Amino acid sequence: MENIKLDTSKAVEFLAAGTVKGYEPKVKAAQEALESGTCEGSDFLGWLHLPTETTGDFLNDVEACAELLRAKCDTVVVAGIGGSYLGARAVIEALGNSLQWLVNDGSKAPNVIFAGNSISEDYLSELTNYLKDKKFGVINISKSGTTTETALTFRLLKKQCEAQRGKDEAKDVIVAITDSVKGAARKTAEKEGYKTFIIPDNVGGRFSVLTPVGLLPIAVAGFDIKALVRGAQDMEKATAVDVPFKQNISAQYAAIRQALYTQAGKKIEILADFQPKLHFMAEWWKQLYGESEGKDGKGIFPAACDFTTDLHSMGQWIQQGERSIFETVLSVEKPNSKLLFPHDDENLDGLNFLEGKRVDEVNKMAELGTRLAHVDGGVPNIRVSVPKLDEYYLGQVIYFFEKACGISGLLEGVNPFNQPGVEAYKKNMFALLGKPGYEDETIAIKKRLAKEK
Ligand SMILES: O=P(O)(O)OC[C@H]1O[C@](O)(CO)[C@@H](O)[C@@H]1O
Repeated sequence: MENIKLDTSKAVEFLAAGTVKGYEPKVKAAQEALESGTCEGSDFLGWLHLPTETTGDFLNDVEACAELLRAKCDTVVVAGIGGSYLGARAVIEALGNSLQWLVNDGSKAPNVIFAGNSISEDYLSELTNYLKDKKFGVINISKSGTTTETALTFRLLKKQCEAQRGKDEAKDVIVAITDSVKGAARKTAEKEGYKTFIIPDNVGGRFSVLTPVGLLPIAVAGFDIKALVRGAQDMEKATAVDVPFKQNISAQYAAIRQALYTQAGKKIEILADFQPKLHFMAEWWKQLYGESEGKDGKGIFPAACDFTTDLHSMGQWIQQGERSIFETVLSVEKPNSKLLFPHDDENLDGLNFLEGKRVDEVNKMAELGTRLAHVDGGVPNIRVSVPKLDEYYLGQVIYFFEKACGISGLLEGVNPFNQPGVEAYKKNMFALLGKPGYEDETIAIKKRLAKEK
């Protein structure tokens, strides 16, 4: 099997000769610190060897649970937010039929719906209404068990599932994925007798897609989690500490993005895809890099665009706006389907010259044309090329980005594995809502708002 590839040739030209090579010793030190657990955030390094530590028995257990949900449900709602949902959604959307909602082919696969990732009354009302005549199950994913968005959604869905299917049947179609001991989600699961899976203590949310957090929903949607893990295992080996810098794509990617940030003033990285199916892969990537690197007043801002769609909205800015950006293109070499550009007798749009060409060939020329135009416009371009969209290569992509993220965060000089800043909005929200235990904060925030009036 070949591996995904990294092409940095159109980015190094924006840096002085030898700059990336100059990162080699720092990258090596970062990799060794990850391996030996001597870096900051070393309590959260469980993801590092997770692929090769994952056993066949464990995957069989996840698959058995998925089979049960597939047999008993026409719809499965995955409740989770941030790292507790983005990885699963990224893989399911990348591999699934884009119009799955509308497909009614009697296939066994239940529709997988994502919820618990907002506090929208309209969304939750629409969801609960939609589920009224569905035989639905729930995968409740929350490491802490107290995340407001997810807990609220789970309360609603648990009640509705029990009301529609009866408590006994509901307990067979509700699964909890949470931490091993603490937290409300585990207590509820134990009390109600739900099947549970553990999110290891040493794996943070944004690094958890290869734990049951991602694996169970992906298996429920009908995809091959063993191939996904195999891809990640191969990438774990391909990016190991003893793989030379020049051949180690995670090390190279980490080095070049830090070089562009610190030495070429490129403060924003746009992850661009040319496949709408990869939209959520980019969302997953945004959390991975944003939460890992955006702290201590530093960090590349991770943005994402779906091309060519966004070339017709953001293309102008990228081509001629402030020159503070670089682009990483996630490019898929071969499509899974075949469709030709059709002939039209009248040819009013003047596009008959494309007749008979694969649609993907046109897309590839759009990609190449965009690359050249953006480089000419002063936007360094990195290309990650993926042979095709399947479980195996997505497993590679996931681990490649995770490993590079760990290295890159350490190069930046931050703890890549915490996210203290996320608490600020929660603290204000709880103070405003008068949560018990937040009495002092409630008084302070009310005084502040009164002054601001
Ligand atoms: O799984 P939990 O505890 O509900 O947390 C969900 C998400 O919230 C965060 O803790 C903070 O936003 C993320 O890191 C995590 O992925």
